[in-house]
Amino acid sequence: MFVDQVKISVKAGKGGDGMVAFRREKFVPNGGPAGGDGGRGGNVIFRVDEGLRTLMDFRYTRKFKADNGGNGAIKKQHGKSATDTIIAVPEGTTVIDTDTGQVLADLLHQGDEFIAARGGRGGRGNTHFASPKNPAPEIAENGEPGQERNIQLELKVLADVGLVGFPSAGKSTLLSVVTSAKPKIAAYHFTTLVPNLGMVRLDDGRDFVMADLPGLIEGASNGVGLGTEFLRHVERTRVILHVVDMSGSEERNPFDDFEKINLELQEYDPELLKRPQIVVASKMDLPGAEENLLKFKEELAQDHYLDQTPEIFPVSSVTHQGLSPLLNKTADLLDVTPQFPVKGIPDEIDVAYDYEEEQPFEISRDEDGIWVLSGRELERLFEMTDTNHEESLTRFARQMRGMGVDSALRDAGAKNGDSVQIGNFTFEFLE
Ligand SMILES: Nc1nc2c(ncn2[C@@H]2O[C@H](COP(=O)(O)OP(=O)(O)OP(=O)(O)O)[C@@H](O)[C@H]2O)c(=O)[nH]1
Ligand SMILES: [Mg+2]
Repeated sequence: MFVDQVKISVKAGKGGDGMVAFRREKFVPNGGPAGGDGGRGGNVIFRVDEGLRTLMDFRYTRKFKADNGGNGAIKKQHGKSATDTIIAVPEGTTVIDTDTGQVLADLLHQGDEFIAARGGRGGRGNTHFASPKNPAPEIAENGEPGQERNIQLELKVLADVGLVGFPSAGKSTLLSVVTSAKPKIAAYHFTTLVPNLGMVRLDDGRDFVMADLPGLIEGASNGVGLGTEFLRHVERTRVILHVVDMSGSEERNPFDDFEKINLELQEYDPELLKRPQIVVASKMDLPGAEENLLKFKEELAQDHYLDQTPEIFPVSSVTHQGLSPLLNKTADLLDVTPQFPVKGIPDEIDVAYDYEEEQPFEISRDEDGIWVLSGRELERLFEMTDTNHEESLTRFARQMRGMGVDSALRDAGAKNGDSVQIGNFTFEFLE
């Protein structure tokens, strides 16, 4: 289960102003007051639409406004009340006031509504202010302003489809080209630390939620790397897309990658191998891919440990080759695969990582002149590193370089041989 979340702002319409006007009739020199009232400003309302599944639609529209009420007019004409702005949200959406953190509403069922911002009341026209003392008042009220609020919407989502595969197999890239999600993509391993979600929409109207999961590695089922944490996510997806990098030279054997990942899935839960699985042969635009794919097919044909032999879909996220057949087949499988019952709300919930808001790392210098690295992403990478193993440390060093730590340290003034600390681990900076 993932939390899909968006921050938006809502602004209701202002009430229309009341009017100052007087009757003007033939032969009546000083007619009484006749200014109409202003109309009510529009509300901004959230309403559940069961056709929606995620909050993806909010990624690009973040400001919602309702219209202002009409002003009052002469001859006691009242201004028009503005129509409300209705914002459709999926079932299960929680509405939170961003500034106070207060939960304002839980919108659970089709048609449930919540007024997120109330429209301003219209101002009264001068007819309301006439009195025996002042039969011709020159005053009217202005309309009240509409309410404004910063809102956070949260939705717990189950992904229908999970992308699994080795680090750097191209999972996030695939997600980014078939959905509007913007996961972080990079040429170093473990770019993805928490799942990203996207909504795939097919031309025939079918849609499904796809999750890009962090790269699996050997030993994951025993907790190595981010291990069991993301296998837990796979458990909740109905169809597994197994992304296998087909690119590269003779030494690489994509089938090995494929088997290792399946082994990890099996060790974690043998049921996982019974789940519908499709092989996504990725990076088909790169050299070596065609030959590797042929070899892969031969080896797969000889292998029988999977319940069914998975279908292979060769794709390239760069040329978009093969993407439509893959997505259509995935939707077909989902059509015939039952939804898993959600057994209670799991205690741990991952919050989708907002890369735009979060710096991957920060550098500071303590009083002893030691450079201190911090930041959630870097710390999580470090958690996966076994500092007693050179190979693991080398990998971490490579990942840090990929993140730009080296150049950032240099820019900050670090010199060859300076001490750098992350967590309680200290190492030497080498240019
Ligand atoms: N030429 C080519 N490169 C690709 C393709 N798909 C992904 N890549 C590259 O492969 C690298 C890794 O891609 P990601 O999508 O970040 O891989 P990932 O599987 O999400 O990796 P982790 O999150 O680390 O597990 C990036 O440099 C991508 O640009 C493809 O179809 N063709
Ligand atoms: Mg990734």
